[in-house]
Amino acid sequence: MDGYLGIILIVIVVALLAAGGMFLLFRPSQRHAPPVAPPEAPTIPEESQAPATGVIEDDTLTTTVPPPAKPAEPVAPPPPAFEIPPPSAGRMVRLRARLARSQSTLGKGLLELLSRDRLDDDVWDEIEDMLITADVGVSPTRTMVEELRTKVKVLGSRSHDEVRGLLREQLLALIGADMDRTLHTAPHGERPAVVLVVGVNGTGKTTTTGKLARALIGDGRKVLLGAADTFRAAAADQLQTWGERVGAEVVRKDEGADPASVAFDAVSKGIDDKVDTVIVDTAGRLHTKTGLMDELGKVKRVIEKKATVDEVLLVLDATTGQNGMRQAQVFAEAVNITGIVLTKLDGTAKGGIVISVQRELGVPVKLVGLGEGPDDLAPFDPEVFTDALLGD
Ligand SMILES: Nc1nc2c(ncn2[C@@H]2O[C@H](COP(=O)(O)OP(=O)(O)OP(=O)(O)O)[C@@H](O)[C@H]2O)c(=O)[nH]1
Repeated sequence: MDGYLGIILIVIVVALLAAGGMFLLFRPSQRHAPPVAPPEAPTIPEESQAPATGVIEDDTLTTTVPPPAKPAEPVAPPPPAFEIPPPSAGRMVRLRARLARSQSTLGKGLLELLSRDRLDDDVWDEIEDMLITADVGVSPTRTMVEELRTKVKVLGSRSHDEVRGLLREQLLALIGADMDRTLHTAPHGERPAVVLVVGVNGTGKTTTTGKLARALIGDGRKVLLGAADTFRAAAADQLQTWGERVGAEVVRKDEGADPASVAFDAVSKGIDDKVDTVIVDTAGRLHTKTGLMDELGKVKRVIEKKATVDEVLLVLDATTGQNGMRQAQVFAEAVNITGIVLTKLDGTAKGGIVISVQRELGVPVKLVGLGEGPDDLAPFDPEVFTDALLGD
């Protein structure tokens, strides 16, 4: 037994001595290692030298701050939740070039004819034809030609500026420079303003509802949209997309639901959510006049249980000419229209429709559509319109 213990002890001692020798032989030499320069502190731009967690900012300390493993990647600011549309003021001035492109043929043609040395009956007939072709309408055209004939006689000489001034004055009188074109969209105390958008499908009704919501939000309003065009599910989808882009909530129901119930729910929610303006997009099926009257009448009556309908905007496609005018009349008989939105003025030279539609319906053009872009809807400005017609 003692012999075994002795052997074990000897083995342990030998093992310890061997391990110690190995350590002395192979330990890393400290003395001869080249000096390691302390890592340079990274240069931090002054404005970003704010104390950060784990960094000691004290001149008296010589603590070496280890360099950051990797310079922080600049973090892009998160994208805004919604688009911020520009305000509606001055839009028509911004869109003037587009208006001039589509409309100035009429103005230039009239200026050329009126500047001729001899103004005989043939020239006056040409002027009349030109105005009728531009959809000014027969009766307004006659009035204008009569006025021009009288004024030209009084003028005697006809310089370019004089003729232009005369034409501008006549056009402005027909367009109605002093008509009230205010768009009533401001809330009444606790209750939102309600705008009903009506018109035949395809005229740009849903697009106009979306563009108007954008413009109002750009002006600082809180807007809610009612997708009462339940005839076509795509119309509600289209409206929802507009709403999502600018942060306007959309009240909608399944395809085929009662438009009046959508309008009612939209206005109720508008009141609960304290929005400023509720815009209701309606279906514009021209089935029968009585059918249309019943549908729009019901939508309006139901809204009026909760709020006042401030505007009934009729959307009219400027490219449809006399056909569009007939449709407009059917709508005017079905519901009390307070303003006209003339869309697609960028796609026709027949801007004279502004004059004829106002005459026929006795309602002012309040907004014009000048393109498919989201901000291509502008409050109608008679002076800008006339100047675009006449060119510079
Ligand atoms: N060039 C031009 N296109 C326009 C204008 N306004 C609307 N549009 C286009 O006209 C087409 C019809 O517009 P919508 O808003 O879908 O017409 P709608 O009357 O609501 O018709 P439904 O959706 O069928 O109810 C779309 O392609 C629009 O982009 C405009 O001012 N200028």
